[in-house]
Amino acid sequence: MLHFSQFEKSYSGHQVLKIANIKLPTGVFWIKGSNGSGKSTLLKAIAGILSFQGDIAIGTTYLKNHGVAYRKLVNFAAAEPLFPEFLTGAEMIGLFAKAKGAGVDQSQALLTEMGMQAYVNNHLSSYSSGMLKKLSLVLAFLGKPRLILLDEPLNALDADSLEVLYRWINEKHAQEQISFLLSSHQSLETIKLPGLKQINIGDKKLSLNF
Ligand SMILES: Nc1ncnc2c1ncn2[C@@H]1O[C@H](COP(=O)(O)OP(=O)(O)OP(=O)(O)O)[C@@H](O)[C@H]1O
Repeated sequence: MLHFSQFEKSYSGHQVLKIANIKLPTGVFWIKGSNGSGKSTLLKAIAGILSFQGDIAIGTTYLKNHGVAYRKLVNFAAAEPLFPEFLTGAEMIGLFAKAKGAGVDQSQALLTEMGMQAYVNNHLSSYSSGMLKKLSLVLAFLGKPRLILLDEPLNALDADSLEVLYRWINEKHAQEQISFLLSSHQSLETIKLPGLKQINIGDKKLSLNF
């Protein structure tokens, strides 16, 4: 599903990650690693929002050669999402839905299930960190991606929203074979994510524990 080919990422000449050649199968993966090990860097590179050396492919679609097609296959939710404060939640969802080819029905279902109806038309300047997190998760599920990247998805989420998130991941994976990479410091509830596979980041490398 995801292929790293001679992948290397450095900041100002300081190498953070080096992945020579790894192919990940379809699945739900938990990326574990200590602070500063490179989890966010890895997810941002896969999302196509960070430069790097080498290449990454989803299936046979390579990021460097087919950037537009590749980015349609991958959705990303940042650990601490930042959005333009003058827009409303509904406007953000509308923008992303258009870019990702999502219908009104899908947008409406996602924001309803995430319990955002009461404030979706308010400006983002008024959103709490949990409300912003919920919006970022709704955006990450829009369209028909093959891969969804969620950086610290549990941060700031209340218990009810967490249940919704676990259900969405399980349903999307089972029904549409969408793969997930989740980075989390907190323990993911493996009982609620059956089949969760672990990937460790350390020493600039990935080790697959499955
Ligand atoms: N923009 C940047 N400029 C320079 N160095 C950076 C930058 N972003 C990250 N780094 C460095 O890259 C390394 C990996 O950082 P990254 O944020 O990917 O780690 P992380 O595993 O997500 O950390 P955490 O668990 O603390 O969120 C760290 O050493 C960090 O200092």
